[in-house]
Amino acid sequence: MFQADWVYHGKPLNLFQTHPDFSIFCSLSMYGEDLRTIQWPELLWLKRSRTNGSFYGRVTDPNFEKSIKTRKPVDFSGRKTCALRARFWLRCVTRMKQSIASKGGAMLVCHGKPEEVLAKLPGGSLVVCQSEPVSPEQTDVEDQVAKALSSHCELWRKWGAMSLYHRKDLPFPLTDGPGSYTELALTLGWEDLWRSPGRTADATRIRPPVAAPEVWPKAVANLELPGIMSDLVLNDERESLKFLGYTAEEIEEDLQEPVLWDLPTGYGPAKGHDALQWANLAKPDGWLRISHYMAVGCISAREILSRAEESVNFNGVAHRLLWRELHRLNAIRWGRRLFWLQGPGRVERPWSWDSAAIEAWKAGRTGVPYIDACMRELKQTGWLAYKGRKTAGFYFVFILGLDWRVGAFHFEDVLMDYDVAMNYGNWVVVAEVDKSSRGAHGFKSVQDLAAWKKEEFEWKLSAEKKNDPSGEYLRKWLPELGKLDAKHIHEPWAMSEESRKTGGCVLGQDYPKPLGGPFRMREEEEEEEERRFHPNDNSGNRYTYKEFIDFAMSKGYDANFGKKCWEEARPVAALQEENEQLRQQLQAPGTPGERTGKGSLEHLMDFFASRYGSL
Ligand SMILES: Cc1cc2nc3c(=O)[nH]c(=O)nc-3n(C[C@H](O)[C@H](O)[C@H](O)COP(=O)(O)OP(=O)(O)OC[C@H]3O[C@@H](n4cnc5c(N)ncnc54)[C@H](O)[C@@H]3O)c2cc1C
Repeated sequence: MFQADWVYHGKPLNLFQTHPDFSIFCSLSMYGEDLRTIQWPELLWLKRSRTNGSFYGRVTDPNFEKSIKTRKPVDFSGRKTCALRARFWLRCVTRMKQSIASKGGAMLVCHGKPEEVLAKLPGGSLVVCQSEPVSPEQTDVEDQVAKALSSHCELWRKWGAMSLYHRKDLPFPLTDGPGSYTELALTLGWEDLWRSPGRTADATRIRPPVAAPEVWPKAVANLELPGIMSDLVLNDERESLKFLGYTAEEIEEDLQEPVLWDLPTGYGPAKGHDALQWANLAKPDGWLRISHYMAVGCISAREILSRAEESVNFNGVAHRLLWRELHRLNAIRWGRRLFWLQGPGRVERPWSWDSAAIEAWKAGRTGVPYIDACMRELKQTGWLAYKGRKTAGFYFVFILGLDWRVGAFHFEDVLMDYDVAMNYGNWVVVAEVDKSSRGAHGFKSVQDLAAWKKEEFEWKLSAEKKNDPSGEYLRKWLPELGKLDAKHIHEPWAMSEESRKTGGCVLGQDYPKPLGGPFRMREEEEEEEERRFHPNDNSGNRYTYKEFIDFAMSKGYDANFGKKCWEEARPVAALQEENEQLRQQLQAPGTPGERTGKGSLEHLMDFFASRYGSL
């Protein structure tokens, strides 16, 4: 017997194959405790492809035959996987190979189209595959494999442990689950996951992780498959990358930097180094820094949840893992719609494809220090904290007005923790195309959109200035701003010409002029303007008086219309009060079924209808 595992676009598809003479080894819902005890199986395909000319194309449907008629292919000339992430994967794979060898098994690593490699398995073989329904890119490949095996082998698709919940345990159909985080949490029996990790007695079960096997079966002797990577190649990073098709320049560029795989920003191993960052769970903010291991499949959400159970940060861990679950469920529900420019919300807006702006953003040369620091950190380390991802994405979409997918494609290339559901799921939220009711609608030009969102962006930049008053983070990634004082490093455009010269930062020469700017930083003591929400605005967003006027004008009305809307709108305090009411209603006695089932949904709809009008 042997088993196969295949990493495709950052996700493991475990292809377990057994020879008819041997019993089936089925461990699809199991993951090892961590990298050291990982129990991935014996064959692994590392597949790297480019958008252009890739075997599977962008989302396996390059001519959009399975997509809506009006959707046209766009040449984003993006790459699927940077050499840095490929190196990380290779390390995971070689570690797994060693681990399996130490337990008596063997692992073959192959590179090639899975259907072509697996087609060469001996007749009568059984292939068991951990299915990944979150992406058509992956299910299309599974279909190809099924086709290739149909004449002589059998393929079983199994659910596996990439999700926290097993599909059979879910109290709703897989493609028709709750669309919001709160509703999902309540439906699954979390009492109030925003505040506490309590679960109801009949909460949906989360299957416990299963320990890795201590002994592995012996591999089939003399198995010849296409694209096998020899140990000689696998043990040499440069050779492995070459084997996978990376160019000499890419390899040289990438191998120059020493990379600390376990730590997100390469700050170096801490004392008492904890590779998988479990020590973080004892810290107040409790960030796990574990997403890159999860994306490859080194560790499952179930394993993390169970190990975090006793920690002070259990609530935070559960909260984040449920966000991950929501993104996975959304991706399954939305299918190809997740990759549409208009997003699953079918939001029509003008977009820009300004390649100079795109390249400036990718390279961290926009002239906006916080954005540039984020983008350079991302490029160099493959890591960016959540807030950096959000703000860099917001700037890309709303200030530069660029097609959100181009930004998402770049993240797909460079993120160490790239994961299709998390990446595209978060991007559609950032771009406000996830739901038709989101805020950014009806703009006639990207300039109008940028003008509307500018103030919001300025608030975000100001918050970052407050978070990093000395500019330490900016100095780390932007050496050319190193001589600027703390006040100006966040906003070099606000300095006098003279000070810029002394600081060695002449805009347009030493550092770019701010694209889409300059931006006004808000000082802490600056009084926040009153914000109101309009009863007909389903997004529930709050806007200032000026924003109401701007919005009216952007829709072709005059300022009086904006003023009228402002008068109709209600202060934020009223919204907060109603939110509290909603919270209390959701927590009212009753079984979870009653609270989250049809009856209570109708009740919620009534509640929202009374607030926002008919939905
Ligand atoms: C534009 C954008 C793109 C993103 N792309 C990815 C991606 O490709 N892969 C990825 O794993 N995460 C992505 N995220 C989500 C989030 O930034 C990372 O999961 C998080 O920063 C990882 O750090 P951590 O392991 O310390 O997470 P923690 O905060 O410790 O959370 C633990 C785990 O919960 C999950 N999680 C936390 N926040 C989110 C979230 N917002 N959405 C989904 N899952 C979450 C992750 O699996 C994470 O490892 C993206 C966010 C944005 C805004």
